[in-house]
Amino acid sequence: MIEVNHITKRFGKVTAVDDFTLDINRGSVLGIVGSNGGGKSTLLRILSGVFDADSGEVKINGQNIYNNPSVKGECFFIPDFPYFSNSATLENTAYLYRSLYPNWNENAFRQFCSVFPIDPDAKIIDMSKGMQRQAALILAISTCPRYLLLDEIFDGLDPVVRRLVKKILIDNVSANDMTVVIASHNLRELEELCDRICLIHKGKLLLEREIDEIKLGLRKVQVAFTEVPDNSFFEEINVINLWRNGNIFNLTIRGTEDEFMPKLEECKPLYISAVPMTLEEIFISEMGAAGYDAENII
Ligand SMILES: Nc1ncnc2c1ncn2[C@@H]1O[C@H](COP(=O)(O)OP(=O)(O)OP(=O)(O)O)[C@@H](O)[C@H]1O
Repeated sequence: MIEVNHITKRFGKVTAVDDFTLDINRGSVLGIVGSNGGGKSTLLRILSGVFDADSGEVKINGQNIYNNPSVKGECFFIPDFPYFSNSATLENTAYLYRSLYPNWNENAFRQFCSVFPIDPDAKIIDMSKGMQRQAALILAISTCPRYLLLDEIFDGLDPVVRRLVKKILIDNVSANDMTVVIASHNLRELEELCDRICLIHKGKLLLEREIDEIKLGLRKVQVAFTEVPDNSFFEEINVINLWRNGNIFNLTIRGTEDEFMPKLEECKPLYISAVPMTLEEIFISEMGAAGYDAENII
């Protein structure tokens, strides 16, 4: 388990992470989303022990991560721009990692080299951005980390490789109880992968929810009334966002269809349709309900 307790990190006048508290359960996949400069990369660097927080602490399995080689050995962090030396190839880096990482899995490494479309003997720095990310991920997962921290891992990956990466991550979470934390702007990828999502803005944790809880909790409803009900009706059926065009209402409703549909039907609408919301729409609604202009945050 990763316990993040009231961490704050400043760079000069900028507070990159501001009194951030969060627990990340073992064997779970947490997505971190937020605005540019929101503090995602800084948070990941603190979680992986690259940076020390100015205040607060990060504990992994009950031990402080910073300056703690035994705990750091259980984590693998892939930054948004993975670093490789001029001569590094997958093969010669694997040779190094075999002696550095006690849980190195040679079979997994060979298998990844055969399924990812990159040459294990080619210099990694000569590869494209997406190929460098693939190389970083092959090496990371072959070390069998208990905690895998990924910054914008999907950036630059083509759709086929994205699907492959998601499958490998999911397989490792279920087979090896690996914990994954991913910072990304790509809500669609996170939606398929994560158990929980947290939203960070100006260094603060604004929202943290289970994906299933988020998705089950909200519905997007379009309804055309013959006679428009008064405002108290919308409060009664738990509308958190309302956009009106004449007699047609687009509503975001908190609750299940069993709860709100009978009440809407009582108004004898001309037309009614309830559709599931994408994660992006849900976040925008939740943020709006919390008083933030989410269009500028996500
Ligand atoms: N090494 C550093 N030195 C000075 N300021 C920094 C440093 N790293 C981050 N910052 C500042 O901290 C804030 C948070 O940056 P961070 O990279 O964590 O955001 P982010 O959410 O990952 O952004 P993005 O989505 O654009 O990648 C920004 O204002 C950034 O300029």
